[in-house]
Amino acid sequence: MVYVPDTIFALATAPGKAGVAVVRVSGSLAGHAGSALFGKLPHPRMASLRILKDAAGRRLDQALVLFFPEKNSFTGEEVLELHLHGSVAVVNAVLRELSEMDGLRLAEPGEFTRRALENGCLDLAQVEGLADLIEAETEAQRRQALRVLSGDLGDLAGGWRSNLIRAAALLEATIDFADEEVPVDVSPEVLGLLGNVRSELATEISGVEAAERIRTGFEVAILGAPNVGKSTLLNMLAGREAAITSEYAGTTRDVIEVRMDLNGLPVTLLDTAGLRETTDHVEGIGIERARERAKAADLRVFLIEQNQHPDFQPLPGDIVRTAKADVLSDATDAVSGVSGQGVSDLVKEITTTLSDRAARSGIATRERHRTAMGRANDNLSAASAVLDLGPDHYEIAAEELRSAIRALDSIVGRVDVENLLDEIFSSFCIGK
Ligand SMILES: Nc1nc2c(ncn2[C@@H]2O[C@H](COP(=O)(O)OP(=O)(O)OP(=O)(O)O)[C@@H](O)[C@H]2O)c(=O)[nH]1
Ligand SMILES: [Mg+2]
Repeated sequence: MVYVPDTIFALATAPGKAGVAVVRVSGSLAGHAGSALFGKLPHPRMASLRILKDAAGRRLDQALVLFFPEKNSFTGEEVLELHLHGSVAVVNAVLRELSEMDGLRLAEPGEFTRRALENGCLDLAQVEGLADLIEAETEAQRRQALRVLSGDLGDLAGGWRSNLIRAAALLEATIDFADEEVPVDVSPEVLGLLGNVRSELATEISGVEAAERIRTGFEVAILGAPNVGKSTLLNMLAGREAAITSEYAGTTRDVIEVRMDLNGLPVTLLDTAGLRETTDHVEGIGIERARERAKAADLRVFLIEQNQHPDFQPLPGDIVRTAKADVLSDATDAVSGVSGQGVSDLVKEITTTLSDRAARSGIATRERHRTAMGRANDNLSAASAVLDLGPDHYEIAAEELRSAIRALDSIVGRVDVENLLDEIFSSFCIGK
């Protein structure tokens, strides 16, 4: 017997009041469900206005409905979309009606996307791109996620794959005809193919860190002595009173985080406890935290009192500003969280520094991609090394190439990914 998956349904839009709420139904009974709700199905992919009714013939809503036949939908299955009035009561009534139909059930989180993957409508990297696009809050995140969702990573890996398959075929041909006279030495061509793939892999591997930052956000820590004006500056940058400020030195104890969108880049600003020697136990813990978070941050902004020597060492690329620009006679390289002097210049410097780092990102976006590419790269460097030892070693080189291809295949989910699926889909919500 052929296994037929359940037909699933869920609210695809955010819950709550809205102009429109979309309920999606996917599976072999999607068309049936539509007929039961509003009679004859509309033409495929043509919007049609219908009255939805329950089994007893009572009106549920007036809705725009769309029907997508099998193979021509997001999931690859029959899909029905009901564009309802965005009311909690309407959505609940329609979901209740669907749940009472035989063979239909509420979808699990990410189940629509999972079916799209299983039916070959998306590859695994595209699924990750879709998850990132749904999470995207800034322009840089949107652009990056859309690239992955469009299949750019799959295309890149596909290109490497074809080159490696050609290289493996050349070696296999030499191995098969080992006893005969081999007219050409294939190793220069094979080495050329491997060299190209390896240099592209190296570029992509080095870009993952920047891409990860774009996905999860850059951290920028504000540091300096107590009372120098760190929290006041944070509040000015955030545009709200995120941190308590006062004339008492040692006001801030915990690390305070503010999420911001700086020119399309996701940034978490960290306000920290003022750095100084202290005998106060709690303040000491705060200072320790400040140092740890500052060390791990992508960028540090040091605020210093004029004519004072800071007792910290900025790292290359860190930003140093004199505090309280508004009360200084010479306000060069100074900033004030009270008057706003120098703030736009500071934001510009933070943005430029982080944009330069973001620009190093390639198409691969995750640690998972980096690990797979790293494994492939190791296999290719092993293959290149044994090729130099002559045709007796081509068998080993070919095996390394096959391993490299397997590693690259795992990026798009062609192999070895069953155990990954639950982890990847755990970030999805119901209706996606
Ligand atoms: N004139 C002037 N006063 C400032 C400025 N920034 C902060 N202050 C004042 O300096 C005092 C300390 O400000 P905070 O922002 O709390 O300083 P902080 O660096 O966060 O201090 P801690 O949390 O104790 O480390 C407050 O009285 C602020 O009003 C500034 O740019 N100009
Ligand atoms: Mg403070």
